[in-house]
Amino acid sequence: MDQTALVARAREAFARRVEPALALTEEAGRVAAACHAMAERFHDGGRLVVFGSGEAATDAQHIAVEFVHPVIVGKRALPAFSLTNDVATITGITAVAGAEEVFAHQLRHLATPRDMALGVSATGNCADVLRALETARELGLLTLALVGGDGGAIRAGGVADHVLAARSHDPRVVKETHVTMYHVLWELVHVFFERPGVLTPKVVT
Ligand SMILES: O=C(CO)[C@@H](O)[C@H](O)[C@H](O)[C@H](O)COP(=O)(O)O
Repeated sequence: MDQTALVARAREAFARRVEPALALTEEAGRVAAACHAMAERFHDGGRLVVFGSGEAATDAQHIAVEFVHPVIVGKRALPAFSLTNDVATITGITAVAGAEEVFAHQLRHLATPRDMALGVSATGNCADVLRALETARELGLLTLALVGGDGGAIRAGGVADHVLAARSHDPRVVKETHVTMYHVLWELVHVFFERPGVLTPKVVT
């Protein structure tokens, strides 16, 4: 492939990402509603529990660090952790209870009803994420999902209070769009805390 064709290919690859990025503005209302619900849970001492498999496991860790150790200096740290960090726990659960239980089991033993459960699945069909959201709902957590395409079984099953979808079926484009979504989620949650008199996190002792 000559240089010209390569450049054309690169242009086409970038252009394929424009529409999903623009479509994000249509998710603004859902994102704002999710942020208000999250801010209320943080206000009441809730923590953000994040999970996903494969590449989405890295998104779960990225989201957790954004909240608990903000990249923007001076922004308040908010309690968040990922269920994808502890290999001993993950392999132990998987070996005995099966992969589908890997996040649900941790939620049952690490989360409280005040918390929020955020599952990341590019296809919307990741079985361990779906199972975890079902469990989180049973436990009374606020449930949120970052998905792609038509939202798969996660959207169809109605297991999440807030479903934020990237408008693409290409998992790479979905994941790129998710990064933008969760950075905006973080930004708007902080808006609720920075406006005087709106919400100030209660420190639960
Ligand atoms: O992460 C990768 C490849 O790096 C995927 O193969 C990933 O493991 C699988 O898609 C998992 O089933 C995750 O599901 P989803 O997030 O794609 O819905």
